[in-house]
Amino acid sequence: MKKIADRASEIFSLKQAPLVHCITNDVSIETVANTLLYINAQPIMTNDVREFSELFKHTSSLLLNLGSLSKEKESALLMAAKKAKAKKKPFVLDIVGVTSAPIAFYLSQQLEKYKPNILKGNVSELRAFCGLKVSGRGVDSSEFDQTEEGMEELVKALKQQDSSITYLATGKKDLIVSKDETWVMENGVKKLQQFTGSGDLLGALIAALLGEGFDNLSAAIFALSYLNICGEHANKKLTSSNGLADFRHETLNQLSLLSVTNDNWFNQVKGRKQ
Ligand SMILES: Nc1ncnc2c1ncn2[C@@H]1O[C@H](COP(=O)(O)OP(=O)(O)OP(=O)(O)O)[C@@H](O)[C@H]1O
Ligand SMILES: Cc1ncsc1CCO
Ligand SMILES: [Mg+2]
Repeated sequence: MKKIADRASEIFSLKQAPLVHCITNDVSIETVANTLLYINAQPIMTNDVREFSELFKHTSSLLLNLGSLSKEKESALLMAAKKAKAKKKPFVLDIVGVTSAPIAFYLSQQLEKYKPNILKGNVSELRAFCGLKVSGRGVDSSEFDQTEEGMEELVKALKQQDSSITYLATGKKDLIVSKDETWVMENGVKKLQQFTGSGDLLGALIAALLGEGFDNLSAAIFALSYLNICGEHANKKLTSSNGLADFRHETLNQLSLLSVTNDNWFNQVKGRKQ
């Protein structure tokens, strides 16, 4: 952890301004694009497959997010994953909605075959993905899926998945399961779950770090911890007159501020390797 901490102060803002091609949901698309700009990455949000060949010449990494799916988006996601694998571009797959949407669920299984670097979702989505019993509905996770036994069951199930992929399940505690290592991370505040798109923008942060050249596990740990510590700092700044919209705004502000005002932010990480 010490070696990682020494490097952490230098990560944000990104040095190489990676170009991140995002195919993402219509709900949080603007927040996702701005998140990338705030950390000195470059977003491009396009679903038009006619542009992909030209675009791929410059793309550093991709975010493929299954939220607000359509037939057209489904084709674009499949094409992008296929091209990413062929051209060896790193990508994040965010399996938004698989808890409740059978078409998204089937698509997530197809896209996994193209070997995303990171396959992420909230705890309920990852449980559904692994075929475990799920209480979550829609795009949000349920606390009933996050009991100690439930989390242990999920770790076991994730270890049975594709060992070339790093899996991230977000919630009160976050699980990161890769071939050799399992991490349980504990930063963040509940309010992060109470604005839409916090998971979507986390996917973009991870994709940006992959585009910058970080390995899968480091990209997942750095991005997750950075966002969650941004949330913690935002929460501390609120008074009783501030609502959730203020919290969201301040969390987004912190994305460009935290690494400047707290070059030791990584010392605030709470997490352990299992
Ligand atoms: N109860 C909680 N306590 C602390 N941190 C949390 C909590 N719930 C979520 N988080 C953090 O918020 C971020 C988003 O996780 P969440 O599970 O809410 O994603 P999501 O459901 O995919 O979000 P969305 O679909 O709205 O984009 C993660 O960094 C996670 O660690
Ligand atoms: C609310 C919602 N519906 C589809 S995508 C999305 C944003 C959370 O990922
Ligand atoms: Mg999500």
